[in-house]
Amino acid sequence: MLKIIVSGCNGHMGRVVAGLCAADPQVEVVAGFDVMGTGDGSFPVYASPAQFQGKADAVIDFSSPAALDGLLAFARTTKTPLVLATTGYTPEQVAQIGAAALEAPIFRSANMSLGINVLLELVKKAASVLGDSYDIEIVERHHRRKVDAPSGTALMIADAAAQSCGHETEYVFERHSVRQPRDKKEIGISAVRGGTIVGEHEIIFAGHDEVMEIRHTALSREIFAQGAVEAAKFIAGVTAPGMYDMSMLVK
Ligand SMILES: NC(=O)c1ccc[n+]([C@@H]2O[C@H](COP(=O)([O-])OP(=O)(O)OC[C@H]3O[C@@H](n4cnc5c(N)ncnc54)[C@H](O)[C@@H]3O)[C@@H](O)[C@H]2O)c1
Ligand SMILES: O=C(O)C1=N[C@H](C(=O)O)CCC1
Repeated sequence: MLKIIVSGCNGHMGRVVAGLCAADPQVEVVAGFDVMGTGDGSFPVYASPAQFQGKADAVIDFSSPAALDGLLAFARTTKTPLVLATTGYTPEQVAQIGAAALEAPIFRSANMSLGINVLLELVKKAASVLGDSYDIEIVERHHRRKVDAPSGTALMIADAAAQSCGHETEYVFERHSVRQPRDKKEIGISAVRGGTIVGEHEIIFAGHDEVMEIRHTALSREIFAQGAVEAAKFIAGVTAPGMYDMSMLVK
């Protein structure tokens, strides 16, 4: 039985992850980390990782960038593998994650769904063929509670397009203050927030007299939670420190 800690256990994603684990005979949630609330009593909840004295095979984190320091310290001292699904990290935090991965296994993805990780490969292919003459724009839509913008997934998609389009790129997040035609090197990224939208990502390749779109729609949070549990099963079996991601699970 795999012993899992759910970080952000009282949030929207944390509760879905805990529910999936409860229904999975291979997995047991031994603790939760959360700064708010105590949970439903099915496992103990700690306000910070430093308070947890037990052992676990992996931590699944859907919380906030504010939780990162405590999680990285926990991974470094206990060598417990982390699955980081939280988005909105600063570039400095991303560097800290890389440094911690020299001492413990860390799995990180801004989107744990199977579909988005297949979509990334489609975007790379499309950008390599069309990227020279077609304009690339990304539109993402999420629920009104989401605090980071653009989504981590939109940035991941932009990175995939940038690495494959064969020319220098510049990400453009707003056009309001710009009064000039679009430059070839731009990748536009637009964020929409409203209601209870779970998550939508649309990549537009706009060329002369032709538009191609690739779209992914998340219809529930279970697709992310399921991917995170699969990632935890994978990383729990890894002893070597390093960075791991969904490309290792999507073959
Ligand atoms: N990678 C993916 O596939 C994926 C999918 C969905 C959401 N997310 C990301 O997961 C994160 C959480 O999303 P959500 O919708 O569940 O948010 P949420 O606000 O519903 O839940 C976050 C939880 O984390 C807790 N928390 C906040 N700061 C904390 C800290 N310092 N230490 C411990 N717990 C803390 C909150 O109390 C809350 O219970 C966001 O960054 C979101 O973008 C990633
Ligand atoms: O609900 C969220 O918040 C989501 N965040 C991730 C992101 O920022 O890309 C993945 C989709 C859902």
